[in-house]
Amino acid sequence: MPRFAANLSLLYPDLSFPQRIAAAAADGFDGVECQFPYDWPAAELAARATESGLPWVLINTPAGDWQHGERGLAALPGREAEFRRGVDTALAYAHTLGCRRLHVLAGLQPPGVDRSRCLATYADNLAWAARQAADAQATLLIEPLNARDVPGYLLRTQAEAHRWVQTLGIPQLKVQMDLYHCQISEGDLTRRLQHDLPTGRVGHLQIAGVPDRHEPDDGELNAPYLFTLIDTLAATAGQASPWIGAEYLPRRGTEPGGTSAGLGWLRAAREALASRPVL
Ligand SMILES: O=C(O)C(=O)[C@H](O)CO
Ligand SMILES: [Mg+2]
Repeated sequence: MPRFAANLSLLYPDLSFPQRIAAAAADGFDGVECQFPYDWPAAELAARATESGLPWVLINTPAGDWQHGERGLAALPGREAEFRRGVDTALAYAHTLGCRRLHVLAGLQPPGVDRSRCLATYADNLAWAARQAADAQATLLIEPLNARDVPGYLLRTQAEAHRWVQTLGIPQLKVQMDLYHCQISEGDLTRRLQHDLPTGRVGHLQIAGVPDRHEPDDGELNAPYLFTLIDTLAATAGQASPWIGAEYLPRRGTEPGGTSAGLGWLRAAREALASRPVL
């Protein structure tokens, strides 16, 4: 059965970041993930998760100057030293948190720089970072992002991401398949999941409603159907229960209790999964 992780960078915006861990536990999530934990001491975040009984499932490596629009460094020529320092920082956090998945963002193609130069940098940096992750018994993930939200991002489709994983051939490098981005960029989610999940190259999944990136309970995605499909595909392939990160902007925003009030989709998912036929 899939396990659900609360993405604490987006959920529970009415609470301080460390308080969000206990809120996720109280709401029945199985784990926590986030985009950037670096404003808080790793030891505190680890202690809060232990108190709440939830594992840390995923963090991103530092992604450059986020406030000024940067979206990762892995494919940016000339930023290699900063990228590698960021991976070291992320690995230190991951070690303290007991977290085994690191998402590394590629970045936006800089004006005046050839795409081919960016991709050569990406190849070198990914290979280096995946080896560091392997030494730390962690998995490095790459995630295609949609062009509406992140114009100019250097990794766009699932097929491209899978080609990187195959080309670099490092078992600790995998794809982070965010169904929200995939639906916007490519659609055809059933066929993509049927094609990609059995390969074993998908190391993490995420979801949000489409088109507005709110709770996955209306709009274009049929979440209970997708969860059951993922569950069936993973079980048929003999894979461990996949993690699915809930990475969305709660519809009720910062209204106190707004995230918890929007979790009907999680209860519905558990019911749909519990009632599906055992394979
Ligand atoms: O935007 C997403 O979907 C992500 O997962 C990244 O971590 C942040 O851009
Ligand atoms: Mg995502």
